[in-house]
Amino acid sequence: MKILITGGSGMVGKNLIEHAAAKQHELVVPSREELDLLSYEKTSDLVKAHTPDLIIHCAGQVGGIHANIADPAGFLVNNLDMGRNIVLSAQAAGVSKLLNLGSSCMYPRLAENPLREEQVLTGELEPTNEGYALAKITVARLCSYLSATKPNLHYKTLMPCNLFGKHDKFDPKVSHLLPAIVKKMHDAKTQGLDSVEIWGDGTVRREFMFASDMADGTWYMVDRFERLPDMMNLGVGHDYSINEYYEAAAKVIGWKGKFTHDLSKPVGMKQKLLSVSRQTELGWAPKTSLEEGIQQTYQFFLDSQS
Ligand SMILES: NC(=O)C1=CN([C@@H]2O[C@H](COP(=O)(O)OP(=O)(O)OC[C@H]3O[C@@H](n4cnc5c(N)ncnc54)[C@H](OP(=O)(O)O)[C@@H]3O)[C@@H](O)[C@H]2O)C=CC1
Ligand SMILES: C[C@H]1O[C@H](OP(=O)(O)OP(=O)(O)OC[C@H]2O[C@@H](n3cnc4c(=O)[nH]c(N)nc43)[C@H](O)[C@@H]2O)[C@@H](O)[C@@H](O)C1=O
Repeated sequence: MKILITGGSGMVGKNLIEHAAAKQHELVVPSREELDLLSYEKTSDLVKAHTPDLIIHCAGQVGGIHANIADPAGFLVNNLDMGRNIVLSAQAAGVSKLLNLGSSCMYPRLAENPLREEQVLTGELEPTNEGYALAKITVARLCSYLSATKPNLHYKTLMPCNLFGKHDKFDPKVSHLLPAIVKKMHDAKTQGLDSVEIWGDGTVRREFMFASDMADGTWYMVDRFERLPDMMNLGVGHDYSINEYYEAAAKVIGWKGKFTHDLSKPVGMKQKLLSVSRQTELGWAPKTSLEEGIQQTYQFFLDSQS
C-alpha cells in the first residue's frame, strides 16, 4: 500500500517507520515544512498530489500533564485543526482508509476502569487535559460520522494508553511521566544526588506502553483494517502506581536514593487503565516488559546526549 504518515518526526511516527513491517509499504512521510497540517489548503494539496491508499495520522501537539495545563487552548485548537484538515482532505481526495490516533485521555475522568470504548462521551473530562481530549474526541467522531455515512470511507481511531520509548521528549516542560523519570534518575545518578522528587503522592496509576510495541500493534491492525472497529483501545492491560514506575526506573538505571513527594504538583486522573478486550479478540498483545522498555529508553537518552 501507499501510506501517508503524518507526524513522522515524532515518537510514534519514528517508531512506525523503524518497524520491520514498514518495509512492506511505500511510505510518504512529509516533514512539517512540507506539510503544515494547520493549513487546510496545503494539507489538501499534498493529500491530492499523493492520493495514498491509507493515511496514518500521528501528528499533534503532544505533551505531559504540565504542558497540557500550560496551554489548553493550543492543545484544543491545534489538535482539532490538524485532525479536521487531514480528515477532510482525505475525504476530498477520495482516500478510502484513514487511521486516526486518539488517546486514553478521551475517557471521562470518573469512568469505571478498565475503560471500554463505549464509555467515551459518557461523562465529564479530566480538567488537566480537557482541551486535548475535546479535540481528540471531536476528530474521532468526525471519522466515525464519515465512515457511517459514506460507504467508500473507512476512517477509524486507535486510542493508545500513555506511551514511552525511543524518540521520546525528555524536557521536563513537555515530558510525560516515564521520560521525565529517566532524565531525573540520570541527573541524580550523574550528579550524586541522594533524593529525587515525585509529583504528587505517587499513588495514582498509569498504563504505559513501549512505543515500538505500539508501532507493532498499529501495523498489525493496518493488516486487519477491515476487522478493526470504529474506535479501539491499544493498551498493555495492566497499570502501576507512579511510585512503582520510579522504583522500577531506579533499579534499571542503577540509582539508590530516597524519594520525596511534592504535593503541590498536579496529578490528573486517578486511574486510566484501558480495556484490551477488542485488541485481544483481534489477536494482538505487546511484548516488551516495563524494565526492558525503560532500559532501551535510557539507552536512547544516553545516545542522544553524545
Ligand atoms: N506520547 C504519548 O504518550 C501518547 C501519544 N498519543 C498520540 O499519538 C500521536 C503521536 O504522538 P507522539 O509521537 O508522542 O508526539 P510527538 O510530539 O513526538 O510528535 C508529534 C508530531 O506531530 C508533528 N506536528 C506537530 N504540529 C504539526 C503541524 N502543524 N503540522 C505538521 N506536523 C506537525 C511534529 O512535527 P515536528 O517534529 O516538526 O514538531 C511531530 O512529528 C498523537 O496523536 C498523540 O496524541 C496518544 C496517547 C499517548
Ligand atoms: C497520554 C496522556 O498523558 C497526559 O496525562 P497524564 O497521564 O496525567 O500525563 P503524565 O504522563 O505527564 O503524568 C502522569 C502522572 O505522573 C505524575 N508524575 C510524577 N512525576 C512526574 C514528572 O516528573 N513529570 C510528569 N510529566 N509527570 C509526573 C503526574 O503527576 C501524573 O499523575 C495527558 O496530558 C495527555 O498528554 C495524554 O494523552
